[in-house]
Amino acid sequence: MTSQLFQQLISLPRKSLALLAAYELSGSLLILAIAKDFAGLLNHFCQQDYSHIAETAPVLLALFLMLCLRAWLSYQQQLNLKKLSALLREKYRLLIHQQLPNQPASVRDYSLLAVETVDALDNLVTKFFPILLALCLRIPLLLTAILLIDPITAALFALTLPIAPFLLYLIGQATKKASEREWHHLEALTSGFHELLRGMAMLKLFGQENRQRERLAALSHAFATASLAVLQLAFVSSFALELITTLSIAIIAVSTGLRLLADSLAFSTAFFLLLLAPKFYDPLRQGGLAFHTIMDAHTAWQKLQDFLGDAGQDSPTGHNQQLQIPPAINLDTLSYSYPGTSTPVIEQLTLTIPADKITLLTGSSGSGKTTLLKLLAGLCQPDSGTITLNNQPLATMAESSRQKLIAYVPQDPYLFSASLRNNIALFQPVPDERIAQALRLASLETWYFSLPHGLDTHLGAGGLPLSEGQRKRLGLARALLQNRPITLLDEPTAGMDETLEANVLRAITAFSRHRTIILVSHRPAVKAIADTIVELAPGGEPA
Ligand SMILES: Nc1ncnc2c1ncn2[C@@H]1O[C@H](COP(=O)(O)OP(=O)(O)OP(=O)(O)O)[C@@H](O)[C@H]1O
Repeated sequence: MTSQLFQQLISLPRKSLALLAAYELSGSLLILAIAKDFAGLLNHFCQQDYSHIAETAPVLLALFLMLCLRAWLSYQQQLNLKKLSALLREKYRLLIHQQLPNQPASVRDYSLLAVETVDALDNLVTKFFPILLALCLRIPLLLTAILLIDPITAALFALTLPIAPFLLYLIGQATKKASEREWHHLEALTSGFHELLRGMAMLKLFGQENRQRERLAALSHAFATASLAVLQLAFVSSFALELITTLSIAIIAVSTGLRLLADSLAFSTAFFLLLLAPKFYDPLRQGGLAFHTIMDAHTAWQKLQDFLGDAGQDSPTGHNQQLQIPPAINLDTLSYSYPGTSTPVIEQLTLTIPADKITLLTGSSGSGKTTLLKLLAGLCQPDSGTITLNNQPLATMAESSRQKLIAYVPQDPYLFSASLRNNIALFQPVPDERIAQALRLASLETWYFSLPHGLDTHLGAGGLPLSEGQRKRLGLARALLQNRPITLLDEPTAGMDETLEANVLRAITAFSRHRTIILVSHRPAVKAIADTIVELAPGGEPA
């Protein structure tokens, strides 16, 4: 486990951590008290001293109460661990959420990370943490008590103790790779299943669904094989740990037995030591049992660290007070490649987009127009070069300032499973008249009037389906309502007939007054409204 992971665990709320440590310490003291009480009781019976049997009643009662208290402490500890686990997972989900616009990962990658990977962290808190506490608190406490009672047995405990962690370390080296392989196959399986679901209608149409089924079966088999390899290692690790701890307990038992026979150890002391032995090795045994789940959780944690990268760093907090509105946009030797690819989509692009004008980005398919819009919207970060609004670098601008400045409408605007009102206003409280006006400007008025539930009409999953052109105009209505000084529109009129396109372009032209508008399109009608035309060549350079 890396020191970073320990730091993460220690950074959990101090009060809960202190409570957990207190539960563990009290539990360990109770183990000592119960063992002492029980050894004394048995000593009493073994010496066949039945004359004062009534005297044992309070001892039995104390034993019963201590057992109850230990059960309660253990319950409280579990409860606290569950709360801490929920907190840690919530924190990671929040970090993933914050990273959403900055990482060009697919929805599928995000869902796997946000669900399975984050949930795997549960084992770090609920399984690894109590073992860690027991190793740090219980074992030293029991060892000190044993040392005070019988130094020879304490030496035996101390000598046998390092064997198990060393063994775990060796097994851990093998388990780490197997666990990583398992995660890799799980990712491939999730991705294959996602693809199958998305393309099922198309595959059925061409009668190819069986081929995909075979592919999925192969992925599933690979995942099962990888899981089996992890389970085999898990079996080996728990078997090895059981063996080591059982042998260690046997050594302690034989040693105390022999010394008991030689009369060099009192019966009650020997019995007390024997009662403590399984409790002493218990954290190691638990470590062996939970080893593969902990390694699995560790791999998940590393995956999250890789994904989040420097998400923990402070985000830019600059502001745009001196910014002239609407600003001109300057791109200086801008380069960008998608992660995992070597060819830059945008390479050394230097360009000025004038303020208060409509600029059209055009160029062959794949020349990087959409990518450039995403860079301007701050959805991707350039590999090198700068984007400045007047003279203020976009990269140093606080996210809230950037949000107030820029609106972006992608080629296929996303529909939320929500009312038409919330889909346009993006869940902000906006008067219905303004929403209706945005719908009118985006040429959706006739459609909107035909809806029996008006702005309350449910859209998105399970709601009213929209055509591609309607979705585009809905995206435009959103941008008109958001009313930002810089508005980026990707193919706003694709697939529309001439009349509809003319209406939409009229609305965009009216909206462009005192705004910097950047459009991506191949359509001649869009070219006609543009003040500046920039043609991108493959590699993102102006042609
Ligand atoms: N998420 C991604 N990961 C890797 N490569 C990508 C990704 N998105 C786009 N690309 C690649 O980047 C290049 C530019 O894509 P982009 O969508 O920016 O082009 P475009 O000019 O907008 O194309 P079109 O006119 O067809 O929409 C393409 O070669 C594409 O394959």
